[in-house]
Amino acid sequence: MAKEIKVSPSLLAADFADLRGEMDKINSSEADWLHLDIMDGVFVPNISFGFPVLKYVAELCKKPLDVHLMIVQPEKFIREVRALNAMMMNVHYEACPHLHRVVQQIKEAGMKAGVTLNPSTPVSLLEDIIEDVDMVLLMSVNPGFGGQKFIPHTLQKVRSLRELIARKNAHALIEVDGGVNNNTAPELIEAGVDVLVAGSAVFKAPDMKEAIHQLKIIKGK
Ligand SMILES: O=C(CO)[C@H](O)[C@H](O)COP(=O)(O)O
Repeated sequence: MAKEIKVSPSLLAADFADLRGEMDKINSSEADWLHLDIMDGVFVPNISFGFPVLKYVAELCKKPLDVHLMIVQPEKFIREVRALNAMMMNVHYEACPHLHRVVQQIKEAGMKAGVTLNPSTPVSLLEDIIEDVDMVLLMSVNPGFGGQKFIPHTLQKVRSLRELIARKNAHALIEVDGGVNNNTAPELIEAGVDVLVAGSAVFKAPDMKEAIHQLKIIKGK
């Protein structure tokens, strides 16, 4: 039987003037999680939303929260992310010189720990941390903005990561974020992805619930 692919719509592409309406649609959809991108204007050249807005979203959203911090020193905000009742906290490999410590701190706070790689960061750098993480988030665009074009080299990274996880007998999920849509998803699924993050393809679609349904039923190529 084909494995079930999780879909985590990215709030970055939502209509911020109608967050209640957007969350109503997400809650009644087949979305598995909600992906929240926090940006600081330092680690990435953009600023998204902060904790006061996310507190409101967390109150409205009934799906598990998949939080992605595109910020320097993400360990400073573990408590704030936990206060959102987040399920997963993703930090960037490139932002954490003491990554093992940060992963442990996230778990001790009661959340699952995800490590994110920018497009130019090789999967091989996860050799000594893969057994400790619950998820690896591969960025398939340079982080900071929604609506960008999928970087095809991500497919090779998904395959390499799948091999690393198998070789180490690890349990980490593989999530991909950036330019994910009905055209790019089949090859990602074939390569071994577990979780698809989609912003524009979901929130800008004429029928959001149908767009999520379509991503859920895509099969590998
Ligand atoms: O992390 C992100 C940007 O840094 C977004 O989640 C990602 O780009 C999704 O947007 P889209 O599906 O529109 O490409």
